[in-house]
Amino acid sequence: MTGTALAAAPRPTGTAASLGRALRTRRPLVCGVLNVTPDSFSDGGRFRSFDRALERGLTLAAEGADLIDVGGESTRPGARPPTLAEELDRVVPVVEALAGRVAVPLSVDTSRPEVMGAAVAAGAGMVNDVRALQRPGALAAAAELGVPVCLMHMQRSPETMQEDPRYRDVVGEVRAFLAGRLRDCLEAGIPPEHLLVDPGFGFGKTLAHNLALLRSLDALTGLGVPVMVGLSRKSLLGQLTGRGVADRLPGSLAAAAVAVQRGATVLRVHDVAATRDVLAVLDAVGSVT
Ligand SMILES: Nc1nc2ncc(COP(=O)(O)OP(=O)(O)O)nc2c(=O)[nH]1
Repeated sequence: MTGTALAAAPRPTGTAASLGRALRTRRPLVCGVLNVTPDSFSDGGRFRSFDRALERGLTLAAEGADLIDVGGESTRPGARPPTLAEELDRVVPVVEALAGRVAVPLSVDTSRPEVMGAAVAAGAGMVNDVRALQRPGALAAAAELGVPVCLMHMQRSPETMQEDPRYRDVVGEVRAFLAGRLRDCLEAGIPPEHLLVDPGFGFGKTLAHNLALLRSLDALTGLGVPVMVGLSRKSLLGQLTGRGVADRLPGSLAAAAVAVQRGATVLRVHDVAATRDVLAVLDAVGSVT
């Protein structure tokens, strides 16, 4: 896609329909991470307060995020899940405040149907579920809400997923799981243009599993829906570089470039401006799918 085409590609506005269309422009989209949590692996606690979270959301929008993913549950290995009340209290006020302040669509990173409903009512235009709508009521809620949904693969749960994860064929098994969830969503009435998948880097995977999935991302793009990837500052980059979370920006940008060149459509990142710079270079060279 040329620079002008990139510039002409619709930037998502705050509605689900426009986000659905933007997801199909094939221009890679940058999704900014906004963790309103006390314990996220990458920025735990920095944006826990309403004021700091709102400020962070405005910054992500100003840096050029196409989407902002607001989450109230840390899913790092061993994290304590928040209560429903805690998750609602963290997410809804921030979504409501941001929805009135930024033109960028908001996504809610949750597995709870109650949080999905409250966040969409407050202005979220997408659901991002690391448990792929497997919680009771989640699939029905997502179908009812009529917004785009990202289905992510996770083996087991955040509490146990990194305890010796094993696969016979990680790419084939992740693909089969996501294909099955896509079928379930279509049967529940969610239109195909509202569906995305995500291999879930770091969610019940060893370094070898993560690298196999990144190398074979085309196995997921073959499912016919946009692929979101969350590689930003994750521990696999620490394993490869020896860097701590604060020093993983170079590795995150390299991983983002590889993911886009292998077909990823949405990059879920902590560093929006830097990631957009990478995409600008890839687009100018013409190597963005
Ligand atoms: N679709 C999708 N959603 C995700 N949500 C959370 C995290 C974990 O990263 P982060 O939110 O930065 O950390 P924490 O879960 O500790 O808040 N990763 C993904 C991901 O890879 N894909």
